[in-house]
Amino acid sequence: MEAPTALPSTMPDLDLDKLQTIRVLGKGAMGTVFLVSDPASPRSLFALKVVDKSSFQTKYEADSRAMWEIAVLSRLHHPFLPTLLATVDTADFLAWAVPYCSGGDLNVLRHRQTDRVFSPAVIRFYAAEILCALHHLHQMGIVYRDLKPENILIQQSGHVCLTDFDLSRQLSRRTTTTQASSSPESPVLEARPRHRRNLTRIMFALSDAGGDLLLQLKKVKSARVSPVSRRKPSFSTVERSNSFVGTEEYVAPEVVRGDGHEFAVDWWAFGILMYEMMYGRTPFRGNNRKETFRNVLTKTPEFLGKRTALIDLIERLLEKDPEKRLGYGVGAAEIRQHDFFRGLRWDMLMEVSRPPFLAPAEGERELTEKVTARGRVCILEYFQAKKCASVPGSPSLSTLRSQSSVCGREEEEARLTEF
Ligand SMILES: Nc1ncnc2c1ncn2[C@@H]1O[C@H](COP(=O)(O)OP(=O)(O)OP(=O)(O)O)[C@@H](O)[C@H]1O
Repeated sequence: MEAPTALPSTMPDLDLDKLQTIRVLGKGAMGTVFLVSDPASPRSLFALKVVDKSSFQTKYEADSRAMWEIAVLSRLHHPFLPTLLATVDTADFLAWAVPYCSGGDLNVLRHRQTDRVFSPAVIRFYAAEILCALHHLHQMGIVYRDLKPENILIQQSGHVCLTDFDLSRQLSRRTTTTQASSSPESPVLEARPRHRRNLTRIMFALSDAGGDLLLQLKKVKSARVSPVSRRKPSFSTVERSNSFVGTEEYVAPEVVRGDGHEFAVDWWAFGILMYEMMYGRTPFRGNNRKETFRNVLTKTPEFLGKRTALIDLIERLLEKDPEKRLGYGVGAAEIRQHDFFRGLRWDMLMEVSRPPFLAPAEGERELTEKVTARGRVCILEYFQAKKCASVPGSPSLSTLRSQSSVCGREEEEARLTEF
């Protein structure tokens, strides 16, 4: 894939100033996602991810990361992956719209279950859909690298939708254990062999490079969602070749070892995800990152209860040697054939009209009426207020409010998240 330098030309433009913001759906390392309605268009409710360019060290950096995600999104055409609806590029912001998933994410859904676990039948349904989505990405040469329940959204229809592609990368060719070369502009993984590092060195490198950045970039809602190296990457060859990518409890052994990032890292994470859905916890979590990584490298996962096809599948996905891991050879096809999925009509997945959980119907009209009654919140004002609140010695919120219509960040957020 070529370096993304411009927005896809066929995408409709949006006017940030005219959109009605209903609430903040989530905040991540890269951007804030709003539920937004566009009074100018008929089917107007959507999720808008907004990247404030000034929150990055350079505008180029913000552009590169956001453009990468937009470029990936613009290529996706699959029922379990998001579709890019529109884009906005201003001097200060880059934003893009995708369909709104009203069912929340798989992490929240699991926490709502008795004992915080899903039944094998429910796991089968979600796992099958996620497998299809990953298969589609891999066929496009894209390794996702950020599979975790928080990134699996539930559509209004109850089907899944993967989100957050900023850690995904294009593999330049089918690689074995090491990675492919990259151009400085495009995040394509490297193929040059790398030295194995011992655990101590890895831990040193991580604590050296990761600490502050992790704190800085931590996701708001979940303590678990601290990406191992979601440093703001410059996409330079050097930086990427040392990067550990993913969320620590989901990171594959070969990534901890510094051996590379093949498609098989997604199959590892897929195994962790199924384990978490089954037991309500991940298998290698330690008291700190160092212990978690040691467990990832050395610990055999524990399986309670009688041996089932589900346990067998998870065990094969959690094979520490990527070349022996299920899915390494032929990809998703190999996983589909596992006993756990026996009898599943893959071609009929989309036709399932009663998925395990359906999101309560949120009427678009009702939502927009509510927001109109409470006064419109402008995205630009939201970010302006956020900036003011973070600058020491900046005018007080009441001064700001009297000078313009900008409100304080807390107040603004409270208004946006109230629904
Ligand atoms: N289409 C959507 N519908 C509903 N909620 C969404 C949608 N897209 C994103 N969100 C919410 O916004 C949150 C942040 O989105 P996303 O993960 O894309 O941002 P990010 O800045 O890339 O985060 P990260 O730190 O994981 O990289 C998600 O976890 C989810 O809760």
